[in-house]
Amino acid sequence: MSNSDSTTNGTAKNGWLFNSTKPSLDQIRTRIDSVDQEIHRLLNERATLAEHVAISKKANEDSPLFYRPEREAQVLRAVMQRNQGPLSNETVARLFREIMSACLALEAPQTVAYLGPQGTFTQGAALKHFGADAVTVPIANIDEVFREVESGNAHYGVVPIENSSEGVVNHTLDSFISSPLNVIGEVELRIHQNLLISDTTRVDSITRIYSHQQSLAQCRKWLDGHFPKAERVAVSSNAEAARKIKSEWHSAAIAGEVAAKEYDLTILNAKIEDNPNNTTRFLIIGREAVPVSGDDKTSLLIAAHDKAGALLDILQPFAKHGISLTSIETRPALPDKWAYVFFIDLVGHQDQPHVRAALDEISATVKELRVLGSYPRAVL
Ligand SMILES: O=C(O)C(=O)C[C@]1(C(=O)O)C=C[C@@H](O)C=C1
Repeated sequence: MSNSDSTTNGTAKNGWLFNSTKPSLDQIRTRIDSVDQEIHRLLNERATLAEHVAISKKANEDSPLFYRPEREAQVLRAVMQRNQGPLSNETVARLFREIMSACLALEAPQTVAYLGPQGTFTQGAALKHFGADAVTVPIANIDEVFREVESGNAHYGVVPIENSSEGVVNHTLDSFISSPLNVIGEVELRIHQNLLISDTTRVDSITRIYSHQQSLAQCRKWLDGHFPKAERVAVSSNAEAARKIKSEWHSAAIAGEVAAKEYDLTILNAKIEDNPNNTTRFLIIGREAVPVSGDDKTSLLIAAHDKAGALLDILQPFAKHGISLTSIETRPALPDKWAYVFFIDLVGHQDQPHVRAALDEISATVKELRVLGSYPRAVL
């Protein structure tokens, strides 16, 4: 279907679909049934092809890698590029995301450890990135997520790295200093906060509101306006807040939609965050390196010498080779009292010649340069 076949408000002009300009509901449904049959047949054809991919990987690779982030990014980008509507690019990409998730699960189910408990935004990020057929496992803290992947208990891990209003998650940066794992992907999640109640909550008697301290901060103005007298109680996670209100009739919780579903709660007020662009970026960690996808980012960890102009020596080669940086963070390199490491994200892949040239030049001037990973830029 071309763009001219649908009007801007999404209503299909039906001339090309039906002989009569006013088809009956039954006629339309009959067409839907036959389209569904075709989609169904094609889905299983695709799934069978994925099974063949698995057979081929097992025959040709010593330790076959079933999840291929670069290929998934290419498939999703192609879906969005060729999309003609009326479905939006995001909607078609989301549907194909789930199709690939189901196909990958047929090849080999993938275990994904995430910063739990169940119902956190990190679980939402894991599902957004891997789709509903990944086996997601909640893990109590960020270090443990790293350990689960290092030990091979989980294939991949998902950890938060930065929030647009709260800044970088230092704990995650620090975990990379002592871990051999690679960054193999990134995912961005719009963070919407909601006021949740349980079956037993008496809405007129809410005197206490639980949430993680960051979420309470993100909804401060809304709470001042709507619940100025309620006590705000910070707990270890939004999911913990959701769990707590199941047994307290005078309490509500602030948490995301995943927590509402997970704990069977009702959203009393949706999207109550003060900043509507509130976004959190998460990293996917794994044991393997990812080949070039065509639109990639690279994360670096650099320990500089303690001398004047050290940062300039790092930045100049990037400028010289036309490489854009998307983030620079500094962390103390414990146990050295005044030594620092830089975490740098750039646009490009370490296997591209201009990126490789810049990295080689920088390596010659610093104490240590470690490529944490090159990975496809977030598609969805
Ligand atoms: O192309 C592959 O390597 C596949 O395994 C197939 C497929 C897909 O369904 O398209 C499934 C899982 C991979 O992560 C990437 C793509």
